[in-house]
Amino acid sequence: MSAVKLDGKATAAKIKADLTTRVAALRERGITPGLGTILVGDDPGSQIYVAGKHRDCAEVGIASIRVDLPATATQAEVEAAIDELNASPECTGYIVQLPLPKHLDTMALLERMDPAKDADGLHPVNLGRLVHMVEAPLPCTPHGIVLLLQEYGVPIKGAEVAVVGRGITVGRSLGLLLTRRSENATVTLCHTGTQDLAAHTRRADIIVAAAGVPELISADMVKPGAAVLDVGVSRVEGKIAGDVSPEVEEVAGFLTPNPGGVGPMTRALLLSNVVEAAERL
Ligand SMILES: Nc1nc2c(c(=O)[nH]1)N[C@@H](CN(C=O)c1ccc(C(=O)N[C@@H](CCC(=O)O)C(=O)O)cc1)CN2
Repeated sequence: MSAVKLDGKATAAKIKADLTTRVAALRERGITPGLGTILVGDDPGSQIYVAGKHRDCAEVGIASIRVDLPATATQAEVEAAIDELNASPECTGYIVQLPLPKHLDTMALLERMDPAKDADGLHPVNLGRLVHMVEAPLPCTPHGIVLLLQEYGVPIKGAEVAVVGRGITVGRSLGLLLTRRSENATVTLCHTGTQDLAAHTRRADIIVAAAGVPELISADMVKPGAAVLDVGVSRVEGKIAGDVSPEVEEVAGFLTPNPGGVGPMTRALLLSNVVEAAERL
């Protein structure tokens, strides 16, 4: 039996269609939402993702402000770019593309952002709001994962979820999101220190693989019928290799393609945060 495809591209298209209508309504009120991106360096993946984000903006009518800095940019130069976007009336929301070059202090830069313009939901104030379970812009990939599961009717309430990877953009934030009262899942957050990963994944109704290790999740690690979301992106010989091995398709009940699964949802939910911030103006 083959798993049902959790089609992120198709679901993102529906979200973007709704956003297009909302952007048109904002423009009628004289408000043009504008997404700013700060990209430091020439990481090939980051270049692709940022270009995709601006293509999506054009598609739904959001204005684009792109700030590209060299890999040698200093902390003060990135801070100056942040200060400019904080002050710019054209920019209603923005992101700092991650990861940043190692010489930069990521936390200090995220903290410098205006939390009201944080389109990624990664500012400590907004993550703190998520911890407190009060309204905040949600981190894009975790939010996209929840909406994708809901779109395909995969039960979240009461589900055992194994999240593999504790990074802030996905694993750690997803754990917070899924354990809110509205989601009510039971989450095991697995990481490189986890003793017996397979014991946790085999118990899970939902597995989210976000470790960045190609084919980490093999078929024997998946409970038959489980939903498996592949967030991992490793570039092997120019092709995307996910964290989930292809034979998982024969065991899982639901599976995201990669590409075409979680990535497009991440981008759609970024636009959604920008529109929501503009609607609050
Ligand atoms: N500031 C942020 N940085 C990063 C985030 C984030 O949410 N905020 N997440 C990841 C990367 N990411 C977003 O920037 C991202 C990853 C993948 C995609 C995507 O559309 N993928 C396509 C394939 C594109 C390709 O590589 O050819 C797909 O899955 O179909 C978009 C955004 C790290 N950084």
